[in-house]
Amino acid sequence: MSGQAAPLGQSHPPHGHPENTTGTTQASDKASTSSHPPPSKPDPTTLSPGQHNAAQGGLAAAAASGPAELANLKVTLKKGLRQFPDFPSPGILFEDIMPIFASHSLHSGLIRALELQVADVFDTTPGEHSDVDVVVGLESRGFLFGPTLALRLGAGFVPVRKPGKLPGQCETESYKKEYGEDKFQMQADAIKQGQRVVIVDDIIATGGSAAAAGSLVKKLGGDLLGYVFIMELDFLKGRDKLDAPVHTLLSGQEEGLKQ
Ligand SMILES: O=P(O)(O)OC[C@H]1O[C@H](OP(=O)(O)OP(=O)(O)O)[C@H](O)[C@@H]1O
Ligand SMILES: Nc1ncnc2[nH]cnc12
Repeated sequence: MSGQAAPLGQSHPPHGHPENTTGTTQASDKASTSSHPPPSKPDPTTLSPGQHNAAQGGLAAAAASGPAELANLKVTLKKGLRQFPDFPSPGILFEDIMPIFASHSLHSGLIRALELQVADVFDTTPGEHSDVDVVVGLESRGFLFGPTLALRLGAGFVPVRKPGKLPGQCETESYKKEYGEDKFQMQADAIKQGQRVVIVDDIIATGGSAAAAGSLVKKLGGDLLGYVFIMELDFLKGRDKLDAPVHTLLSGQEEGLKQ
């Protein structure tokens, strides 16, 4: 995707900020981005000691916490997101996940939350080899955390890429997304018959990208266990396009931008 990030002063405040309901740019935003909260607001990039230890992974932490730990992490991660109105085109309220990756503690909290979510919904034990054989990540934001999650699960990682990037024989699917059309490809031998696959991406909007990836996985003979997203834009009902279970850490945007 093209385009550049707006300067800090033009960014929309993070989720959880009191000004986040207006959809307008506020002068105070500069002091209230997730990396520079005002003194009165807790820094969402700083996890509590318990969260931080658990975010490093490991069975002891998981046994001590589980659902409560996941719930806490979700609250913290949501505050790390920023919104940009009319990006990349008018009418789109863009959810920016990059502050999560810019912060060591939020990044590690994200991986921990995904690990707990997968363990919960696919009935495995965090920190142990999971029932997932392959994590499939969608270009490009699914590449930011898919490989790390695959390592945590004891699974392989396979990319779904935009056309012309992968060598050898490929399968191709066209799709429509919230702001345009595109094609996805996977290498034809990337998944072995019957391998258990979880598809991951940052956001499900219309569901077009995820549906295309699901079709590719099935064409290759994979057993699609389900999808895991960081965030779901509920009002677009993208999950209705998917024919495998859908799990999301966060949801938002009950409505899009009002034009
Ligand atoms: O549910 P949908 O309407 O299909 O939209 C969701 C997709 O859109 C974004 O990717 P984008 O194609 O913008 O590519 P990028 O990750 O390379 O920025 C996002 O990362 C998802 O992959
Ligand atoms: N509103 C949105 N914000 C961020 N990524 C997206 N991909 C599709 N729609 C999006």
